[in-house]
Amino acid sequence: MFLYYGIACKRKSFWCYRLLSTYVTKTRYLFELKEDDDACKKAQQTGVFYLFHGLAPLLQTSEHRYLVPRLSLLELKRLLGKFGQDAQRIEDSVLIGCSDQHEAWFALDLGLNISSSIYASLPKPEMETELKGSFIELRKAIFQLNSMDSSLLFTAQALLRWHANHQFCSRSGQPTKKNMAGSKRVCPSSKIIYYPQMAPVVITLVSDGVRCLLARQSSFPKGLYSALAGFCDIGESVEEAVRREVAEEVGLEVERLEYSASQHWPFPNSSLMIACHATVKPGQTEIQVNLRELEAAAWFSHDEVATALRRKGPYIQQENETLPFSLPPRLAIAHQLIKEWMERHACSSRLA
Ligand SMILES: NC(=O)c1ccc[n+]([C@@H]2O[C@H](COP(=O)([O-])OP(=O)(O)OC[C@H]3O[C@@H](n4cnc5c(N)ncnc54)[C@H](O)[C@@H]3O)[C@@H](O)[C@H]2O)c1
Ligand SMILES: [Mg+2]
Repeated sequence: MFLYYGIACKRKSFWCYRLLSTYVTKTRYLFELKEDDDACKKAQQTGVFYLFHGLAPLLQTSEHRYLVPRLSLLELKRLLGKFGQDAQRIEDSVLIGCSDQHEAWFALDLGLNISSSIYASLPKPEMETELKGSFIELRKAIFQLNSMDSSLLFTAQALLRWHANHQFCSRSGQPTKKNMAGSKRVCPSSKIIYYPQMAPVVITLVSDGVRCLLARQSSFPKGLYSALAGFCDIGESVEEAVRREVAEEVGLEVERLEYSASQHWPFPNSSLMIACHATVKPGQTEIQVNLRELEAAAWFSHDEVATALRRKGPYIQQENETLPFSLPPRLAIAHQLIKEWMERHACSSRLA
């Protein structure tokens, strides 16, 4: 779908209107809202608001799934009024996206106790009754959300958390001020501009050509194995981080490296997960687990992984049965990496 965007561009000696896609007009609109406080405030008039309480999103249950309710500006003003709060509080909301029709989406946390804020946290049980929903921890809700909702809520939570934790300037110690969209904070005293941060993390599925290497940390749910992950060190390239993390965690050297995809991951803080496939040097497959980082690591065959992928839901251990391993949920990029490896393996087996 294409729309005419209201900007003329100069081409050769005459002005012409360029045909811009819905996607381009949408990104330009969001850019404008981030840059222009008045435009953003105007967008709130026709926008919708996702509510949070202490970083937990408001959800409603519908047949084993969660629905994510949204409030109009009028509904939000009414709610605040009911709890004796000023509509000014709406300015604490952050912009998290917009529809193709330019309906702006905002997120607002009414349950944060922030020392620099003049607003008190609103009572959770009373709000839940009023809103006919519950504020549920995102980690617990992810399996019952569709991928679009979870991605939007991940962004909202990450941005709200960043604002809650960056209320003061680290140079002057003065309170910082958020712009209307919440895309930055500025210190009026030092003039430093703070932008939301995320930490780059490499996640690598190591293969020896036939098997893939999976590992677990003691904090993982029982039986769960995942690809190797690690935060990038300052000054490192993605390639260097992958090589170091694999060496550090399992004592192996990788040689072939291939980028697969990336994902924003909000737990425990915002990370940019950069997913890669890598192959170990031929004949060098002996794992030496770094027990300070991992509980266990092992090579898994195509058949073992296929069985784990077929298993639906959390595995419940039967009496006298050894606990089989399970894989990360579909939503996690680790799951996608493993599936991709399986598909490639199946493809190369067919060709052989
Ligand atoms: N989405 C997915 O599929 C998926 C899968 C696996 C791991 N992860 C995420 O990847 C992240 C990193 O994995 P890991 O725990 O194995 O990393 P890791 O192997 O680097 O070990 C974590 C340790 O690194 C140090 N560290 C360095 N920089 C850090 C930073 N910016 N923030 C926090 N700690 C830092 C800390 O000492 C921490 O204990 C985790 O947060 C995890 O949630 C996501
Ligand atoms: Mg790690």
